[in-house]
Amino acid sequence: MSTQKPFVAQWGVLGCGWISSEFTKDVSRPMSSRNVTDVSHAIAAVGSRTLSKAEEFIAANCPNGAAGQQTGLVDFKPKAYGSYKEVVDDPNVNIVYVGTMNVSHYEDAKLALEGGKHCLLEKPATLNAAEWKHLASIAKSKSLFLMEAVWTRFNPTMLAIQKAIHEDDLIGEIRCLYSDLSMDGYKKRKDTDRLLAAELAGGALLDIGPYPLVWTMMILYRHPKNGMTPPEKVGSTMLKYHTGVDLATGFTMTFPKINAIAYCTTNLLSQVQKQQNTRIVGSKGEIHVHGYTSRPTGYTLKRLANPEDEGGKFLPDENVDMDFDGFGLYWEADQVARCLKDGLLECPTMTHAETAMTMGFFDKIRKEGGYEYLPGLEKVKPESA
Ligand SMILES: NC(=O)C1=CN([C@@H]2O[C@H](COP(=O)(O)OP(=O)(O)OC[C@H]3O[C@@H](n4cnc5c(N)ncnc54)[C@H](OP(=O)(O)O)[C@@H]3O)[C@@H](O)[C@H]2O)C=CC1
Ligand SMILES: O=C1OC[C@@H](O)[C@H](O)[C@H]1O
Repeated sequence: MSTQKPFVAQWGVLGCGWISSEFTKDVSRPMSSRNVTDVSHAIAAVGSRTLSKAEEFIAANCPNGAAGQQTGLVDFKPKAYGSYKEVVDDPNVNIVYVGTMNVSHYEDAKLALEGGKHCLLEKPATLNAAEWKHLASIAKSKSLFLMEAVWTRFNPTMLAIQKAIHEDDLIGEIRCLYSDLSMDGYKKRKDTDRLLAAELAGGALLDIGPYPLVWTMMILYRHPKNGMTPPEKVGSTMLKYHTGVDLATGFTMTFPKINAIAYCTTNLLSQVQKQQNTRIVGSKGEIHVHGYTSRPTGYTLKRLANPEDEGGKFLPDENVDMDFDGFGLYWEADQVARCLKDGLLECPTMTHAETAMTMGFFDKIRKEGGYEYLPGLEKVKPESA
């Protein structure tokens, strides 16, 4: 066992909403809960537009700091601020977590980078590909780390399924991927809610569309035989809400190099479906993912008895349970800490180029569906404008 002290990521959190609280609670869990010894975490500062909200956030989510503070790896306590700028300026902060609304991701990440801090930016990274590319260029010019927080990429079930398909060939040649993440905002939330409001760049595509897309990217785009060749065709259909955002969007992506297709769906019209929203079909069988598409907790492997038969029968199901405690953002946070420890400016499995590509898909899908942002929301003009 290594006797080297773990590297500590010293986080500054921007925005005291729901996901920031899950992130903070997750990095406050003991590192031993997931057998991690090389890195740890500290919450150095928390910022809200209201100071009392930041103080309450710390009291509720990290009164004793995160894992690295609880074990004495660093000796500062989390500090509350009534502005985001003060978080960025705090000398104990070396990386900023942006957990604010879609519409302010670009500006908040820019604030962090221009203040000389590394940055982990919640999904959807930005409103368009051009905004993202600008952030990436700032990060590059200042030798700072920047990553879009698509946490599902780092989930162990995702990685186990990727290995089962890409390395162990458990379902043979990949054929199709069906992936849905939907929820029930419609008629349950007000039009001013962040999911439905045009002013906040709401809608299913930007909010939960990144999850069907991440399965497509991880399983098809990153399939070794596809060799990271972008999808040849991206097609879509969108149902708009009266506020101007999308209530439902379906998109498909073709990968001719491996003769595979992804069918992705997302909407705000469904009751949340907890089971088997993602299904991957191969020539020798299928994998059905357990849990939310965003938060997979295991899978069922269904092998075909005789893959040569048309309409063949499946052998008995093989279930793999990988359920876990907490929300599950800690694997992503650990990976980011490792990147910082190793001096990397991009995460090899969540690169700037891949975020630029996926933001570009969303630009195209919004254009096809007629989802236009309200004037002034986009801080960098879209490339097609
Ligand atoms: N990775 C994941 O699983 C998840 C990611 N997300 C992403 O995180 C982001 C935030 O979502 P969520 O935490 O659910 O949202 P919340 O509404 O709970 O929190 C968002 C925070 O953004 C800040 N904020 C900044 N500007 C505004 C503004 N103009 N209006 C309202 N709030 C503002 C507020 O912080 P303050 O008042 O403290 O300044 C607010 O608390 C979204 O971009 C979403 O896509 C969301 C949920 C899950
Ligand atoms: O990223 C997310 O995942 C969970 C959803 O409830 C939330 O709206 C979304 O932002």
